[in-house]
Amino acid sequence: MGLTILYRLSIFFLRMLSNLLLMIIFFSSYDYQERAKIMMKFANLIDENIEELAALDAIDAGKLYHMCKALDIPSAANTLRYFAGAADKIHGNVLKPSRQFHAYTLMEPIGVVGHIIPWNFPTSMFFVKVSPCLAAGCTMVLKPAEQTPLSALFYAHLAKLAGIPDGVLNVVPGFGEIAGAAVSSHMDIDAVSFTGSTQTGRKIMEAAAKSNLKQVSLELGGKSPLIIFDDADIEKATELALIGILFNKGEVCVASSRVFVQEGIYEEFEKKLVEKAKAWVVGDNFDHNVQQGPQVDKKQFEKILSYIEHGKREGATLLTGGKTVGNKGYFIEPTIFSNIKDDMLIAQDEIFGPVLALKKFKTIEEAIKSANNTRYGLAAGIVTKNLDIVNTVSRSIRAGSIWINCYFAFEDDIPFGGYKMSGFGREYGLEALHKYLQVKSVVTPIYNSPWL
Ligand SMILES: NC(=O)C1=CN([C@@H]2O[C@H](COP(=O)(O)OP(=O)(O)OC[C@H]3O[C@@H](n4cnc5c(N)ncnc54)[C@H](OP(=O)(O)O)[C@@H]3O)[C@@H](O)[C@H]2O)C=CC1
Ligand SMILES: CCCCCC/C=C/C(=O)O
Repeated sequence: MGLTILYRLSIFFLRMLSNLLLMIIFFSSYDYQERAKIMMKFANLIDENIEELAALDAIDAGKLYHMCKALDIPSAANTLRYFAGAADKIHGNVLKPSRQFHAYTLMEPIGVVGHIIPWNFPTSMFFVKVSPCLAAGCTMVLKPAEQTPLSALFYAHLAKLAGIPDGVLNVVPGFGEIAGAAVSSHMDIDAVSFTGSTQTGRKIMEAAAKSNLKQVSLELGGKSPLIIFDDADIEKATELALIGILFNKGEVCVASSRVFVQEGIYEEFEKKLVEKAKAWVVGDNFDHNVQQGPQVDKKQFEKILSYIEHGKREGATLLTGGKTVGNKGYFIEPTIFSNIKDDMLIAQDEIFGPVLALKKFKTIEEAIKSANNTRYGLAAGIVTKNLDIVNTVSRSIRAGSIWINCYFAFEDDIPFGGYKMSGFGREYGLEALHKYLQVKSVVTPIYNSPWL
């Protein structure tokens, strides 16, 4: 049975890919402004369907409906608009003149792209991949996560209404080990862009290496530190720390899952943080007063609970939370552990849930050392008014984003991606566009130059 499905899928992919190769020529030869116009129309169609789209992501992923409506969906439409603006600004360079040659570069679409995305931000992940890829003139196959295929299918429908030619943007739901693996190992896919776990990222890189050496970009896990210094405004710092870990029920690759607080304000900070965590409202994700919905599925729910048990066994102090909420659905209390040691499992592994590891520190050197004591390097936050501390810490932490006196500061024009085992390649900004382009050098000999 499994083999039959695999066989049918591969035939389906083969047929689709030969069409896709033709489509690249078609879509990339579209007038740039025409391509941008279609992308703008696509963005407007998203705005017209915000409520339905927000409901689909809320149902599929347990995300807060009002947050999807206010943030995820409209900001994805804006990501499309940002890259639509870039579509007619793609150009190569004239190279420095030499006596023998005139040369210039062309920026060409990389070809057929495979996008494999996770379930925690079904809409943001869709458009963070698709928008620069469309602007670059590529064709693509996108595989949504098995938990969250609904909004992706709706977006494929809107893409058609917007005028994106058939075959340019293909959404293929399916299991990772079948549909995802088919994308990463396919000989006719030129690049794969992945967001998800480090473990799956490794498999994708292996499949790319074993097939056609397709270009790979990976946005993987994290264990991001938030470092709060003695001069911080404690009220604001506790709010930042709480949002940093509880936003989207902690199912965020950049969640501030390790919080380091300097000893002068530690006691007061801890007290305030625990009070706020206890007041945090967990429940029905369609209720406007609720701040945290259910975890995405049983597997993720059980994974988080098992890390909480680990934390207790490892000797960390459970300050608050640690239990499920109600006896129906996958709800977990905001959970804070203190007395953390850097090598504890709950300080090293990505839990992807509402579980925070809190640690006191004395000196800036100690904070930097602890913050860097991780195999990940996606993001970090610093809270202080001292510019010297900001400059030292932001240059000392090995992570792709450093947020000073803020957190989750995502913008369409700010590149985002990992150091170390958090992956490589950048989303957002013009860096993202360049993932989907390749450089061709064109060289002409100069025979009759007066300068020779
Ligand atoms: N960086 C991030 O934003 C994310 C990190 N994670 C981390 O990963 C953990 C596990 O979550 P999980 O959903 O299993 O994450 P995965 O990395 O397995 O899933 C992400 C995507 O990869 C697909 N996939 C799975 N196996 C393969 C494969 N062999 N080849 C190609 N694609 C594949 C999945 O398909 P499908 O699910 O449809 O089978 C999904 O579309 C989480 O607890 C969290 O720690 C998870 C999601 C996002
Ligand atoms: C509404 C914008 C949110 C962007 C979230 C980026 C998160 C990435 C991840 O968790 O993989």
